[in-house]
Amino acid sequence: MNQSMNIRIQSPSPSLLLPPAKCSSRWRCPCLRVQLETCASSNLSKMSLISRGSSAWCKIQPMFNESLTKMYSSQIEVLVTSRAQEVSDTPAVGDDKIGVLLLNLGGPETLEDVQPFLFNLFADPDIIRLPRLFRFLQKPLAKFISVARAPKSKEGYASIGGGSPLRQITDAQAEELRKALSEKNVLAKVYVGMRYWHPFTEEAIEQIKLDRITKLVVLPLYPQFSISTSGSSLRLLESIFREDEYLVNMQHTVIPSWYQREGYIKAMADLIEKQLTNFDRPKEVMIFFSAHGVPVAYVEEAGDPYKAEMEECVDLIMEELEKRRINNAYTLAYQSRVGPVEWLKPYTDDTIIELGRKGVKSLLAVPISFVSEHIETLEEIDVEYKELALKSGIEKWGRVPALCCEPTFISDLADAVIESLPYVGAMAVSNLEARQSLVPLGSVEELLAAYDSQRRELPPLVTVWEWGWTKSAETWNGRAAMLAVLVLLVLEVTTGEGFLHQWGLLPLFR
Ligand SMILES: C=CC1=C(C)c2cc3[nH]c(cc4nc(cc5[nH]c(cc1n2)c(C)c5CCC(=O)O)C(CCC(=O)O)=C4C)c(C)c3C=C
Ligand SMILES: [Fe+2]
Repeated sequence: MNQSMNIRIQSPSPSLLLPPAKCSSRWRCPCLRVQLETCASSNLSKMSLISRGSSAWCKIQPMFNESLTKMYSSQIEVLVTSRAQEVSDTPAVGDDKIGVLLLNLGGPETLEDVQPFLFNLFADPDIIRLPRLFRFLQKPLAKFISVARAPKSKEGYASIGGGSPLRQITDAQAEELRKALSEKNVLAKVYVGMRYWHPFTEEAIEQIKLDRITKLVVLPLYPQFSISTSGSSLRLLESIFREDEYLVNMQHTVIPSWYQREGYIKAMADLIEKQLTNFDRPKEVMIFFSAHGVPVAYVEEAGDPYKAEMEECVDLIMEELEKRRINNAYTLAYQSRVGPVEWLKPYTDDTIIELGRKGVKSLLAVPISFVSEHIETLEEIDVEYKELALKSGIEKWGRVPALCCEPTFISDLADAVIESLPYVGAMAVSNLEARQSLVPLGSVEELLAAYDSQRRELPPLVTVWEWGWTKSAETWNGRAAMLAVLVLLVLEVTTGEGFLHQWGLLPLFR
């Protein structure tokens, strides 16, 4: 029996793992991971058991008592095997019409698309989450920011050929995934639903309805989960599903993140291993993982698991490389910040300068939060960061390409879809009350209830005050400017007069 099957553990504490009285102990199993939590008084803080390939291993938090770890890990392994057997016996397909919905960000295809694309992005309450009182300003603010940012963004898109390659790459991935599924004897239609540009998620859903799909696997094309990416797309799906009788009754499940999958990790390690051979002294190359950032508040205030998943992902890739006797130094930093709020640190640009200062001479950049080439790999990394690195004393620069349609990767995505089929329409495996950092497999609604359920207000990011301000003053200047703009916007909207009307930016919808 292959351990990489989906493992489903629904019952709370199994008798083997009885916690002390009054303790809460809970199980969950997102896709290939089983996690056990017990309360602090039992001397166990948290234990995660991750199944990879045919073996299971334990990841233990620092507080964990070592002898107990040994005892529990062997017991869990037994338990996981027997539960895995249960699920694998569940009939998966039957006469159903299977659909796979790939969710992605979308990107402007021409320079004219840039401003409306940015408008869609900034109008998303998961990108700019305004205080309740100011929600009516979401669209005017999005218009304002998108118009202000468009010239800078257009320059970027112009330099990579006049548009984003995202649609083309995602379509190719969808087709390769369909073929891989078919080779594994699963006939499925694969749809692409973008969040901010064509083909929009709504269009994909219309097609899913026309095709009378009965079982849908929702697969965000982001390896790690973030409220701002997969979470935002799931919010949109939730609202579409809720309003439609056909969709309410259609069975579905979501694979919220898959950065821990063996196939994905191996595919990333393959790319890194190959690129290292381009350096004269491969062992001396610093492996530089660069992830798209998110504002710190997403992680610290709203409980976004993005940072935790990113760090775990990097650890898993490095472990895979170590198995191949590649023991290079490595680091993780965050790029592409927007606006005056604080984003996840360390920042990619600061880290490059620092590495140069420390005498690092060879650097291999590894984009890690996205599986297609896009503006931030083709322009930000390949042009801006390379230039910065060379200026900072780094002599040899390389970059790992995005996974795109790598066969190992696509085949693993197909396996992820197949493994999720028994869960389509089934109860979520998670304990919804649990505040867990890693996101479980489940339906859209269950997933959204499992994280960020309170939808806390987050500091809005506003880009228009970026010019030339010092970093230390940036946050407070930005907040003050934000307040001023909000006041102006309120006056503008209530009186119908003001600078936005004069510039023709308001009213928005003529
Ligand atoms: C995991 C990936 C991504 C996260 C997390 C993410 C968060 C995030 N992004 C913005 C603002 C912008 N993102 C833009 C482009 C863009 N973002 C991602 C991925 C993630 N974003 C991708 C793949 C792309 C490129 C798409 C393409 O066209 O190739 C842009 C537009 C480009 C620009 O003007 O710089 C903006 C703006 C925020 C605010 C955010 C988290 C809150
Ligand atoms: Fe982004």
